[in-house]
Amino acid sequence: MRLDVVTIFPEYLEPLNVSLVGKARARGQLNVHVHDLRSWTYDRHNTVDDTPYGGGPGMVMKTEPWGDALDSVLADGYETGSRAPALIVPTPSGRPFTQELAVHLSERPWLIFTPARYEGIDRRVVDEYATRMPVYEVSIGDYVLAGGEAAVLVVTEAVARLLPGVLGNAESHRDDSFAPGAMANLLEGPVYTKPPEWRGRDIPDVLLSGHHGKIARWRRDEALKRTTAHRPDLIERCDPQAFDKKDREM
Ligand SMILES: COC(=O)COc1cccc(COC(=O)c2cn[nH]c2)c1
Repeated sequence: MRLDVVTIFPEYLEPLNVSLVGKARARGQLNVHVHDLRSWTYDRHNTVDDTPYGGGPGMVMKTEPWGDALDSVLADGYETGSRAPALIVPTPSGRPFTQELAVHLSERPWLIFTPARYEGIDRRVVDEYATRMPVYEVSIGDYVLAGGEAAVLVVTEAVARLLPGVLGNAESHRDDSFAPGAMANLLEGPVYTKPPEWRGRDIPDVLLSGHHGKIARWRRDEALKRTTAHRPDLIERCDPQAFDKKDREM
C-alpha cells in the first residue's frame, strides 16, 4: 500500500516512522510519502490560506497549493506504478471512521491524506478531485482539532495493523472490538496476564479452567456487559445468535 500525506506540518507525521507503521514501512508493506504543502507555494510568505468568502472568523486553505500538490503526488504515484488512489480528508463534518471503514481502506492500494488546518480547505479542491477518485471525508470523533494530522495518525494506524503480515499474531485482530463475527459490534472485555495474583487481586477462575467453550462464553458475556454500560447504541446491532453458532464450532 502507498500512503501520501500532504501537510503544512510534516514533522507531525514523524510517528509514522516508529512502531507498527515504522516496521511495516521497513518491511516494505507500506510506502509512505509525507509532503510539505508549502513546497507548492511561490510567494515570499509561502501563503496557504486566505480570508473566507462571505466573511466570518478564521482562514480557509487556498485551492492552488492543494491543486499543485495533489497533481504532483498523483503524477509521482502513477509514474512509479501506483493505481486507484483514494483521497482521505479528516474533518469533523465527515462520516464516522469505523473499524468497518478501516477494513475497507486497508484493501485499497493507495491512500492520499489531506489534513486541513484553520477552518478547512476550499470546497473546490474536494469537488475537483472527487471527479477522479473516491473521496472519503472521515471524522475520528465529535470534536474539533486544530488540524487533521492527528486524525491521519489514527486512520493510518487503524488501517496499517490490518495489512497482511503487519500484526504479529494474525489472530489478534479477529477478536478486536468491532471485528466481524460473534464479537462484532461489541467492546472487548477485560484481559489478564501473569502474575496469577497481584496486590490481592486474582484472575477470574474460568480463565484458568482450560475450558475453551466456557472461556469464550465468559468473554462474550463480559463484552456484552461492557458494551451495555459504555455503548448501548451498539447493542441492537450485535447478533445474539452469532455466539451460539460460534460456540458450536468450539
Ligand atoms: C474538506 O475538508 C476540510 O476542509 C476539513 O476541515 C477541517 C476543519 C477543522 C479541523 C479539521 C481537522 O479535523 C478534525 O478536527 C477532526 C477530524 N475528525 N474529528 C475532528 C478539518
